[in-house]
Amino acid sequence: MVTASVASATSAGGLAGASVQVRAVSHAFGDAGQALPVLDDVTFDVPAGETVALLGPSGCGKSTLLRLIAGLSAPQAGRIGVDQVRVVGPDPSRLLVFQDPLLLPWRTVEANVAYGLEARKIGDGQERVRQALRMVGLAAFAAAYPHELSGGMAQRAAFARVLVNHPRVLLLDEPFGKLDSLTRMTMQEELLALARRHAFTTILVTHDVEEALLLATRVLVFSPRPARIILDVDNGLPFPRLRDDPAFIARRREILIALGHGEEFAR
Ligand SMILES: Nc1ncnc2c1ncn2[C@@H]1O[C@H](COP(=O)(O)OP(=O)(O)OP(=O)(O)O)[C@@H](O)[C@H]1O
Repeated sequence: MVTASVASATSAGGLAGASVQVRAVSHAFGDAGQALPVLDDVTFDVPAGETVALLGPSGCGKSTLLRLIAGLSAPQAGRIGVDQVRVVGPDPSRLLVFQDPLLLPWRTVEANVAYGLEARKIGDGQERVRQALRMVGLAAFAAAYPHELSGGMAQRAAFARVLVNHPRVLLLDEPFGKLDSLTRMTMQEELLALARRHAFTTILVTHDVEEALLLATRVLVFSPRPARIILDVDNGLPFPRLRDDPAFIARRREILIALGHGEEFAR
C-alpha cells in the first residue's frame, strides 16, 4: 500500500498520530429498567503513533468502544480524549474502517474516495484523492467501479476513503475480517508499513490473536459483556515479527488462555 514518494508527500502534508485517552468509561444500551451494560470501567491510553489491538469475545462491546472513540455517541460514564481534548462528536481526524468496504456502487473508486471531501469543500481535494489512492496502491484503478474490484481492492479503497481526510487516529473494526487468508496477510503487512511510516495512531478491533500480535504494540483483552480489560499485553517485539518466535508464541498462548481456551488448545 505504500510507496516512498507518497510517504514523503504525505509527511509534508502533516499527517501524524494523536494520543488517545480512555478514562473510566462505562456504557449501557436501553433504558434504566432494562439496561444492557456493555462497557465496565475501561481505562487505557494510546500514545501518539502506537497501535493498540482490542480482543475479546463476540458481543462484548469492542465495536461500541470504537464508536465512542469516534465520537458517534457519548459514553454514559467516564471520558474519552484525543491529545487530552475531550471527544464530543465525530471528526474527520478520527475515522472508522469497517469489515465491509461500504463503497457507493454508482461512484468510481476516485469519486468514492472524494465523497467526504466534497461535503467539506476541501480545496486541494483532487491531489489528496490521488495521494490516498497511491498510498493504498490503487492509483491505476481510480476510474474503476466497485463491482470491478476484488475484495482486497475494495477494502483498499475503503482505507483510501479514510486516509484522504488525513486522519490522526485510525479506528479499525475487523478491517480484514472478510478477506481470504492470503489477501489478509498482504494487507496486514501493508497496514503495518503504512502505520509505521506515517506514525498514525491505530486502534484495531480484531478476533485474530496473531493479527493483534503482528500489528500492535499493545494488546488489550476484554471479558465477556460488559467488557472489562482482563489482560494488558505489552507487545514490544521487534519488527519483523515472526509467528514462530518463542516470545510471539508465548504471548499468543497467554492471550488465548485469557480468552478462555484451555491449555491444550492454546499450545
Ligand atoms: N445501538 C445499540 N443498541 C442496543 N444494543 C446494542 C447497540 N449496539 C450494540 N449493542 C449490543 O451491545 C453489545 C456489544 O456490541 P458490540 O458490537 O460492541 O460488540 P463486539 O464486541 O464488537 O462484538 P463482535 O465481536 O461480535 O463484533 C451486543 O450485545 C450488542 O447487541
